[in-house]
Amino acid sequence: MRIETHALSATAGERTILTDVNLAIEPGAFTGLIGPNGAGKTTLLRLLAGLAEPAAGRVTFDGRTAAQTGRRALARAIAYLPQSGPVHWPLRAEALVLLGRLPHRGALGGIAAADRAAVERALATTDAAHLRDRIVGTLSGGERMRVLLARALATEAPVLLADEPVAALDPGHQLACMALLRDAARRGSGVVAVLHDLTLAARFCDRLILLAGGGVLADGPPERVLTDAHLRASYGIAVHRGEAGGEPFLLPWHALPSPTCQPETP
Ligand SMILES: Nc1ncnc2c1ncn2[C@@H]1O[C@H](COP(=O)(O)OP(=O)(O)OP(=O)(O)O)[C@@H](O)[C@H]1O
Repeated sequence: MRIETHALSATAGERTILTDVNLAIEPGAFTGLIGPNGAGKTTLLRLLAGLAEPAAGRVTFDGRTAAQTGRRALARAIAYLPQSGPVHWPLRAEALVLLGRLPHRGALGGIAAADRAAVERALATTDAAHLRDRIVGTLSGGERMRVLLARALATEAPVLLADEPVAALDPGHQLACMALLRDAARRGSGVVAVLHDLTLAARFCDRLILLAGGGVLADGPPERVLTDAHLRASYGIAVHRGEAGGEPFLLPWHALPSPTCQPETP
């Protein structure tokens, strides 16, 4: 499925969050959505998922609006992984992952073998099979995120929109998660992930969209987006750069002084 935004604007209360955003999310690419806190990444992701209405402009799904597409068809086409937060449902992890199959089941439909198989695949892929009998509310932050990712993967939707999927994960699981999102894109899915780790974004993503100042500051391959000028203008940082095995890395090194954040004088 191709998701497009057309002159999209978003507001929260009286505030304008995003203005005139024109993007296309294509199948077969892993896109990182980056930008400073409050730039509007979650806001944009929810709009791309058809979970919120724009203040102005349109979002289309293979050329049709969310209403024309229908809620059920959208739920089958787009898996949405929300930003991690507490989960209060007294559910076992396996039952939570099974909820990812709901869009495939009729109102009175039972659990088919295909549903069980999708749940098993998702639990194995996210290294969460051993957590299946745990009550979700008792899981650690990283374990919970892997179970929630498994729920999104169990949907087997052609589009996966993930809000900070690696934020709570340890380094090993971060790398595994980024690799599985990239593999999903290689198999034809359209994958968008909100990310704060710029090295993971540079290494694994095909494309980065940098939100700052109420819109898209840069959009393209990582090397064209993660320039010193863009990082200074968006995050107010200077970075150290390097290369390992032919792949780039960058470390946020200095917060640059700004009129509201001056370094202390001795
Ligand atoms: N319901 C709301 N009422 C008021 N302001 C809101 C509301 N929802 C979001 N905002 C504001 O909109 C802006 C964008 O929020 P959003 O969650 O999209 O940012 P983000 O880029 O995902 O940030 P972060 O990196 O911190 O997760 C923020 O300044 C936030 O405070």
